[in-house]
Amino acid sequence: MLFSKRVREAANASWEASFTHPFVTGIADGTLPLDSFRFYVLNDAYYLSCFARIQALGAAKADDLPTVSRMAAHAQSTYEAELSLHAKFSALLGITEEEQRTLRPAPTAYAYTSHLFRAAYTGHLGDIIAAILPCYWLYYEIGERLQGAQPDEPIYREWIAAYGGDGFKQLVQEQVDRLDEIAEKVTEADRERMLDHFVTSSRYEYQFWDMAYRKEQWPV
Ligand SMILES: Cc1ncc(CN)c(N)n1
Repeated sequence: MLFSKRVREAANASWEASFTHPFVTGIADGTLPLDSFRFYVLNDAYYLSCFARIQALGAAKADDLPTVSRMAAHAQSTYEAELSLHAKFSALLGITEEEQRTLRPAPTAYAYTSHLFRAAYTGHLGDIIAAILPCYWLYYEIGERLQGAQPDEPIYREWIAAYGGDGFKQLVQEQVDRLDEIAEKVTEADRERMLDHFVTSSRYEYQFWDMAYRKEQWPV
């Protein structure tokens, strides 16, 4: 069985829970309160600024120059495509640069990015790809599922269009293939650790919707 299939199956419960989370279904039918989406955009801009750094760490840890170049291109694309989308949403939602700059990330945003940094700093490129892949792949599957949804809120329509498109699909497939290639070459202990990173990131993806939906705060 391809390693990508194995990890996808291991994380299936979290993925199914994401598909039906009210944050996701609320984007599709337009019932998601805008203040939850605003909370998401603020914390996701923080998340993506960490994510681009982790992709760049993947470039630094790659064994060959073509992979260095591709991982760096992925970091660039996070900046150009996703963070610029958030810049547009921020303007529409009245999020100021000052508010973004002084944000203290919510507990889940902080924990998820810390998990990614840990995998990246302690592991090899395979650890990094395994940890970041749910971020690509889950959003693509959600984008696909939500194609055809016509929420009244234009921001939600734009969000759906961004993740269901062909450009994003190619990036996802490239990283799935990279994961499978690396998994063939490493030890079973490496594969177990990589599977664990994938499952943990999938759990955090679910929690990230929930964090935004409930506008999660630090308890003290
Ligand atoms: C938390 C999270 N996960 C994934 C994505 C899609 N790259 C995102 N923007 N934010």
